Amino acid sequence: MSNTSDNISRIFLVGYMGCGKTTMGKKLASRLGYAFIDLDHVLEAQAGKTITQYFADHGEAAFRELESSVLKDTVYPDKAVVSTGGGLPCFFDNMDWMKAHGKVVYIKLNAKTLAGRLENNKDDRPILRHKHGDELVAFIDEKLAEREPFYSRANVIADGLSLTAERLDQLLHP
Ligand SMILES: Nc1ncnc2c1ncn2[C@@H]1O[C@H](COP(=O)(O)OP(=O)(O)O)[C@@H](O)[C@H]1O
Ligand SMILES: O=C(O)C1=C[C@@H](OP(=O)(O)O)[C@@H](O)[C@H](O)C1
Ligand SMILES: [Mg+2]
Repeated sequence: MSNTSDNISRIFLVGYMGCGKTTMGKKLASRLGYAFIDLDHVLEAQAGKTITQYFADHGEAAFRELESSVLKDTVYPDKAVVSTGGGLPCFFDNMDWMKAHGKVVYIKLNAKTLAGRLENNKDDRPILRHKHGDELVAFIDEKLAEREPFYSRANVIADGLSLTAERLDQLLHP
């Protein structure tokens, strides 16, 4: 597999939980006629258990090791949209690896909007499991600040509010 991002149409979507990586990834892949890969789903299939169960059985450190292996060991079609887990860019050399193997798009949203989407949508998001209301907003706000230095290294930064596959396509192919 070539290791330059110039001649490979491989798009990695990054951003905090709830920003729309999985949802928008499917729509963008359909619009572009690309394959769609969700690395969380690949990880769960490989582990034979949900992310929540994996956290409970092995802890977050082991999850991050497996997450990085899944990123680097997955065989990607040249034309693929890849949705990542929200923490993936923030560990090891994962962001460098993605930028060397494709284009990275950061779907950016504020904590309040993310919390609104996640309040009743915490399956497979064990990190958020016991957070609700204002506490959830505050937690996301704090984590976003920690992760912003990683996310903002993306090749493209997309405003996640009213984002469409068409807009993403325009940003990727100006
Ligand atoms: N553009 C959007 N507008 C409103 N809700 C959205 C949008 N994109 C995703 N969602 C909702 O937000 C939640 C998280 O979306 P998801 O694609 O799983 O995000 P991620 O993979 O980034 O965690 C889902 O309930 C989804 O339906
Ligand atoms: O932000 C994170 O640390 C995580 C995000 C999740 O993926 P989504 O961003 O698709 O929810 C999943 O990888 C895991 O629960 C950890
Ligand atoms: Mg997802």
